[in-house]
Amino acid sequence: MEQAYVPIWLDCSGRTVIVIGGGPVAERKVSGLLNSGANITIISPTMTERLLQLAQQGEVSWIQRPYRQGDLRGAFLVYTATNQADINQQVVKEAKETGVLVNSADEPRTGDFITPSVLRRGRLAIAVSASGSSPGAVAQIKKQLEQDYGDEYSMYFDFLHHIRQLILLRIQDPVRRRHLLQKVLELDILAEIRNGHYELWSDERINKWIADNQEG
Ligand SMILES: C[C@@]1(CC(=O)O)c2cc3[nH]c(cc4nc(cc5[nH]c(cc(n2)[C@H]1CCC(=O)O)[C@@](C)(CC(=O)O)[C@@H]5CCC(=O)O)C(CC(=O)O)=C4CCC(=O)O)c(CCC(=O)O)c3CC(=O)O
Ligand SMILES: NC(=O)C1=CN([C@@H]2O[C@H](COP(=O)(O)OP(=O)(O)OC[C@H]3O[C@@H](n4cnc5c(N)ncnc54)[C@H](O)[C@@H]3O)[C@@H](O)[C@H]2O)C=CC1
Repeated sequence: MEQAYVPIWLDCSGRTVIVIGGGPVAERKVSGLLNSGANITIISPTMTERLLQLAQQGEVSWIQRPYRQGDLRGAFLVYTATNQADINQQVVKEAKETGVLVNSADEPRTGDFITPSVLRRGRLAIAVSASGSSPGAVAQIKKQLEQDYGDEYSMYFDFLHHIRQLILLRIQDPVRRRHLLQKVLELDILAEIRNGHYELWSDERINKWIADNQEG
């Protein structure tokens, strides 16, 4: 039986995330962490060009040396992606002892979590995983999804977020709330965004829409 992994969306803002190793695999893990608000620290003697750039821009901190026991202190999450199997094992061991969740790039089953392929369109994030069975196929599926879910979804979810906030603020009755939130999804805002006819709804327009759609 394959492992039934539990998908969760982690809030890493203000948390320390440590990445051991600085090769292309570490770079991919770091890419998924950017814009999360996490404090990202990379511990590795070498780094890729892109990681160096990120360090220069202050997006990540770099401790330029090999991993040492004790490095995981204070971490919320850890990724180990060195090309040394024994080092990755040591990192996993320290993480388990410290109680920090760990991802191992070369022996995923020894770690606590694996990294899905993620398609982002603003607030919308679609994560694809095959429980480790084929990372290549997972990347292919994400590529297919990129065709179906274009940049318009970013604006669409900004709209949905905004109108939902106002509905939650104005309408206390759960039945009326549910009715309105359902009605919002019947608006063809996506088509408007696609054909260039969408104009940002003001709070006044949203409030009027709420008033007009309260019944039936
Ligand atoms: C289990 C997992 C653990 C983890 O890393 O968390 C894992 C493990 C391993 N990957 C390996 C190889 C490759 N991985 C990729 C690509 C990605 N790998 C990613 C995730 C995961 N990879 C986790 C499970 C995903 C899931 O199902 O949920 C992605 C989705 C996300 C990311 O890395 O950020 C990212 C695509 C991102 C994107 O494009 O969207 C490619 C393709 C490429 O490089 O283009 C190859 C080469 C082709 C091939 O081998 O298939 C190897 C063998 C290493 C060796 O040969 O030694 C192992 C080790 C093993 O399987 O034991
Ligand atoms: N999970 C995944 O998606 C994939 C995992 N892999 C695995 O990930 C490993 C790393 O892959 P790449 O990034 O391509 O390797 P790489 O060889 O390009 O980079 C390895 C990095 O680890 C650093 N490193 C080496 N010893 C270290 C130590 N003691 N402490 C800290 N950092 C150390 C190196 O300086 C280098 O930056 C591979 O050996 C393979 O086992 C490979 C492909 C995909």
